[in-house]
Amino acid sequence: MQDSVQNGDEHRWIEIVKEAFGDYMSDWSAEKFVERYASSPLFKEDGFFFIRHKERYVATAFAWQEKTNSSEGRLHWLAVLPEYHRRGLGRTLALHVLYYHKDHGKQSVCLKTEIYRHSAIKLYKDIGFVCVAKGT
Ligand SMILES: CC(=O)SCCNC(=O)CCNC(=O)[C@H](O)C(C)(C)COP(=O)(O)OP(=O)(O)OC[C@H]1O[C@@H](n2cnc3c(N)ncnc32)[C@H](O)[C@@H]1OP(=O)(O)O
Repeated sequence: MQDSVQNGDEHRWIEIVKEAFGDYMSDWSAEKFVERYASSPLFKEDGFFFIRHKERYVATAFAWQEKTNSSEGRLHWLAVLPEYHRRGLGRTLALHVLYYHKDHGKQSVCLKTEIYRHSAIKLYKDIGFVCVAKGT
């Protein structure tokens, strides 16, 4: 597992999420990722995770927070390449982000997802997340 932003990580990220999320990511690019996240002071390089299999980057997630020094962390953009599903990579990354937040003093961790993401919701409930609201 690699846990720091290095040259080209934005391209590795976009390749994984575009394949994992499909059409949902059609208006995303590596540049948008940098603009929206990686260039923000809220983005923590050591909370940006990939799983690599041999030379291939196959899964990613990162720890986020909505505002500086928030007591609540966020699990953001968990994605695993389809051919690597059901091998425990998603669970491993999700837990890694939870421990990251714990180690950095967060009192709680939230995430947002869409109601139709049944696999993700099952995973999140399995590791202790509770559904608190439904929205758009
Ligand atoms: C905050 C956010 O990022 S929300 C968006 C989450 N990401 C996505 O929806 C992108 C597309 N999907 C994916 O990338 C993957 O399917 C993920 C990330 C949701 C799951 O990744 P995987 O590596 O396949 O999950 P992993 O193998 O760790 O499975 C963990 C548990 O999740 C649940 N799960 C995962 N996939 C499925 C599935 N297809 N059907 C039912 N349950 C599933 C199971 O409870 C599973 O445990 P089990 O294998 O012991 O039954």
